[in-house]
Amino acid sequence: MAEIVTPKSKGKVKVFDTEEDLAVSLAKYAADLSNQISQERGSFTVVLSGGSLVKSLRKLLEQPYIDSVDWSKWHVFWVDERVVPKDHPDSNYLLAYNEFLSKVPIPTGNVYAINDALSADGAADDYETCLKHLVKTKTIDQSQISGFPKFDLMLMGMGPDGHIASLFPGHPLVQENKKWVASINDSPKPPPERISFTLPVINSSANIALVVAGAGKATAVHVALSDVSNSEVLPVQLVEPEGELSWFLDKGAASKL
Ligand SMILES: O=C1O[C@H](COP(=O)(O)O)[C@@H](O)[C@H](O)[C@H]1O
Repeated sequence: MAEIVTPKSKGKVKVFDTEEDLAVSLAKYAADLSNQISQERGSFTVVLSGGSLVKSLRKLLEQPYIDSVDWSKWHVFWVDERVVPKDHPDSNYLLAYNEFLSKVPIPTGNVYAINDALSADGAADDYETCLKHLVKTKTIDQSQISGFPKFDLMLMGMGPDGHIASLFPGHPLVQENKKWVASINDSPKPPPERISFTLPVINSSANIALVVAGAGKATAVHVALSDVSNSEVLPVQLVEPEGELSWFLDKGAASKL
């Protein structure tokens, strides 16, 4: 593993020889935060993306973590979700359930999937209402700086175009700065109807891990982590959390650094 030195705002960058090594380190990182924060706060709020990130969590399902992590403290959310039924192959919930959630003893009441009976607008409003309730009851922390919810850990992937969550390059949703959760009906990546946490919510996080593997994402990684000026700012370049940003890259993703 190599660490790349970047300006502080760009976060800590770890580069692994293989995605397997990346997954091992990611599990330790998440388990350490879980132990520390669960003890401090009595709960641990974790936000997942969809896509390739979910597979990279597989080492948490093995020893020592499967037994050492206090899964009862986990509260799980989605940084974005496709507006499809929960049993649809495009559902980020279904992916996480099949690959991860069905294999760990997180109480079902602590898993906050979107209401799949609603339209995209309705589902975004409903999810935001749910978050507001959980901030009120102090399950989710609140940023003293921004007033937005402050999640303990966001585990996020990035698309080859530099999108994060369902915030796509050049899309007006990237500019949304009032809503906590917003809908999108014209996602350039299918399916078109989705909901997404907004950038201020993402950036209020205590910890963000950006998990990126594969040479197909090397250009966006290069743009995000170097000082090249590009005409269009990629959503991933706007990730600057209140807390810590950590990049987990494999060699392919880091090949243009
Ligand atoms: O559509 C989405 O894509 C991104 C990136 O996915 P990946 O498979 O290229 O890692 C994902 O982070 C997001 O949650 C998802 O809805």
